[in-house]
Amino acid sequence: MTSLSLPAILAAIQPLDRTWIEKARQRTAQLVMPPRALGRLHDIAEQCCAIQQTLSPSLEHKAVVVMAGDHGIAAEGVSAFPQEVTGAMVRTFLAGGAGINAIARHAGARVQVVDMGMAATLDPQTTPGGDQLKISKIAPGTASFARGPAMARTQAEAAIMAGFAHATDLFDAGVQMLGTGDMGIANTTPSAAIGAVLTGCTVDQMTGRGTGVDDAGLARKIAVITDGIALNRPDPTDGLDVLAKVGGFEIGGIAGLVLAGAYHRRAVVIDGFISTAGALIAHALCPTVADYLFAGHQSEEPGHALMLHHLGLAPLLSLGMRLGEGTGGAMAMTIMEGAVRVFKEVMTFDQAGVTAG
Ligand SMILES: Cc1cc2ncn([C@H]3O[C@H](COP(=O)(O)O)[C@@H](O)[C@H]3O)c2cc1C
Ligand SMILES: O=C(O)c1cccnc1
Repeated sequence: MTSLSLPAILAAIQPLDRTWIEKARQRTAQLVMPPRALGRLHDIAEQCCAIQQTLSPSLEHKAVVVMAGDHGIAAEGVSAFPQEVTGAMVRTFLAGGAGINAIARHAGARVQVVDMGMAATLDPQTTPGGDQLKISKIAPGTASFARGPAMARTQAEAAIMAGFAHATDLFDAGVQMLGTGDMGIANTTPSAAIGAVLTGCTVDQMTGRGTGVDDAGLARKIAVITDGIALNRPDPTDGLDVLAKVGGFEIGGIAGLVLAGAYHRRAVVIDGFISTAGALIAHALCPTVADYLFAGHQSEEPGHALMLHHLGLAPLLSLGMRLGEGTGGAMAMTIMEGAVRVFKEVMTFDQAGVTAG
């Protein structure tokens, strides 16, 4: 665990040194191809040069952290699935059989799962695959924000600090690129609440069907979020207040992963709607985190585009995905790694003996 305080972390985060972008652009200009012919792949590689402060960046060592938590708000009938699915899916992640496991294997990323506050309790010692399960259980699920704050402010801070510590351990172990993932039945509801509060968009614009609620379920979800915001009055200038009042433990954990990427100068690839809600909390605490972030994909959840716009991020992929778990971020890691390989491996005009234009 880290001895740093959250204010110390926020104060230490530095924006990218733009001189590295300039140096990297000079190298890109020498690659044996028409100017910037690989489009955004060049931008990605140059941003990675600036993040790692080198013209030889590496994204070979990759990990996805799937943050898991349950939600009191699930009792309001805002999800198409029951709460037990959270724990059952965490077992599936550990067994290697979920969507994220297949995509992470394809991307060459390890998958770590953190119990940030599930209703169920899994013992790492006795659960198959439990060596990849970490326990930072803040509480066995949040309180319902239909009745009061989802959690105490101290719990919100503890969730962020736990995420920061897990990411720090992975970076210390050599991870060069971190993907964020989530599991928690009903978590598109707090994510939409966070999105509405922090982007200023309406709850109607921000709220989608999640796992697939019907029209009545969607109307109920919008009403629950609208009433929950009116009851709790989260302060949009205070990311911790927003997380505490309408957030979730796994969303706080994701915010901690995002802060850790910026603090340790490592690329973080966020996934869909829930991961981006976590990034919004981190961004509210420290807008500079956006320099270190990559948006893995554009989720089908309609509010996701509004969240990404607020963060100033353009998604790498748009594949009609709406799963979460870190799947879109893990798939995008393959693009990121390819971009860096182009930067390092393509010959210059001089080396190839090709006449420059
Ligand atoms: C089997 C299954 C696997 C999942 N993996 C991710 N989610 C995703 O769906 C949930 C959010 O949607 P909502 O707010 O509608 O409950 C989260 O757990 C998210 O990670 C899943 C959901 C299910 C049912
Ligand atoms: O975009 C996501 O991450 C998402 C969308 C719906 C349900 N679960 C996750």
